[in-house]
Amino acid sequence: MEITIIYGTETGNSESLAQDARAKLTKLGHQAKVVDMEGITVEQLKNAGTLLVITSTWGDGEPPTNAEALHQELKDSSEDLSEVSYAVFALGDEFYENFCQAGKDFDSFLERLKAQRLLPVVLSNGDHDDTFPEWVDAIAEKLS
Ligand SMILES: Cc1cc2nc3c(=O)[nH]c(=O)nc-3n(C[C@H](O)[C@H](O)[C@H](O)COP(=O)(O)O)c2cc1C
Repeated sequence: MEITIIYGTETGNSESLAQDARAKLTKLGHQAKVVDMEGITVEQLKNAGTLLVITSTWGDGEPPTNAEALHQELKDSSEDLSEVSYAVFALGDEFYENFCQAGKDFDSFLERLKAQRLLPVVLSNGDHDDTFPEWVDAIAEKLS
């Protein structure tokens, strides 16, 4: 089944990691696509199958601008997402009080809507050189 990788970004880090994940998962024989969170609706997520969420946190624990609408819609939603399997990779910086809050929010919103969590949310500080490849490997392992 195709993997949908959605990203929330302010300065491009999450988007770049999303592209890396797509390249690696494709190499491993999966079908994967990268989609900007902007313009995605909860209704569309219902058919996502396997959903990977990669998002930074901005402002004071806020989602990035392109993730705001989906963040709000998921928060308010009562859709049943039990057909969706998901994992969240949260980019952030421990300097900030609300470390990785947007990623934590997406993880808990999806859980509340009964989506199946593949892996615990990863809260990644600053440089993601180790945490990100490990996360993609763990997902590939889960999907194999
Ligand atoms: C103005 C500003 C506000 C930020 N606020 C937070 C925050 O509240 N919590 C957090 O964990 N990280 C915060 N960060 C760190 C970003 O999440 C981090 O730099 C991330 O790598 C940005 O990724 P992006 O390019 O995908 O947006 C902030 C960074 C900036 C520049």
